[in-house]
Amino acid sequence: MSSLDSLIFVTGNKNKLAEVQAILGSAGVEIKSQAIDLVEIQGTTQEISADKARRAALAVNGPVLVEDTCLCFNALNGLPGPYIKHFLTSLTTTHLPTLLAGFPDKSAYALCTFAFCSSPGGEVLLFEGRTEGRVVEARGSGDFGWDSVFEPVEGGGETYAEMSKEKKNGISHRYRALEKVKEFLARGGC
Ligand SMILES: O=c1nc[nH]c2c1ncn2[C@H]1C[C@H](O)[C@@H](COP(=O)(O)OP(=O)(O)OP(=O)(O)O)O1
Ligand SMILES: [Mg+2]
Repeated sequence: MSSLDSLIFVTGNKNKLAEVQAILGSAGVEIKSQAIDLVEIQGTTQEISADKARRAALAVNGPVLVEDTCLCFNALNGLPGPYIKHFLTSLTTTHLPTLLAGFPDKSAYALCTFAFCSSPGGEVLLFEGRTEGRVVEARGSGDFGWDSVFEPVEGGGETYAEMSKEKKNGISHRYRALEKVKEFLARGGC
């Protein structure tokens, strides 16, 4: 594979983009962005993110990075998982914790899977990051998805929405996945 000068992070989500830019900073590779709402198949988050990367590489005709985010409830064997977006839309974030009303186990984890594809039809590489936590009644600003109902174990009792962006970006599922993306980019994308 030839060395990578730039790539496009394809997402329809402005908050994801802001966090990726803040966390990656200067990764030695120029990260541009393009807002395309890619079709998302059903399946595991690995299947979904890999498929998104293939579609994105076709759409931009070059190297791309995409990402799929899951919120997984242990009492529900990992659901809503990759379908969290639809649950949020239908239930609203405030009512999301009611899914666990009948379960004493409120533990959950946030899972982020970045997928890289070098060119249309090219091989896909995955980079995963996971942060453990629990689901709580909504606390903090509600401006990014389910941030207000997820209290990470290492958050000192704060939900993602209550903590500063710097703090979230130092412990988040996205940060952990991007550490692996960074290593890959530092090797020139090989
Ligand atoms: O750190 C996060 N903190 C709180 N909420 C989050 C986070 N990261 C994603 N989310 C939300 C956005 C969407 O409701 C769902 C993931 O769905 P997901 O398909 O991966 O994202 P999306 O459709 O918004 O953007 P994209 O165009 O990259 O697919 O969880
Ligand atoms: Mg999506």
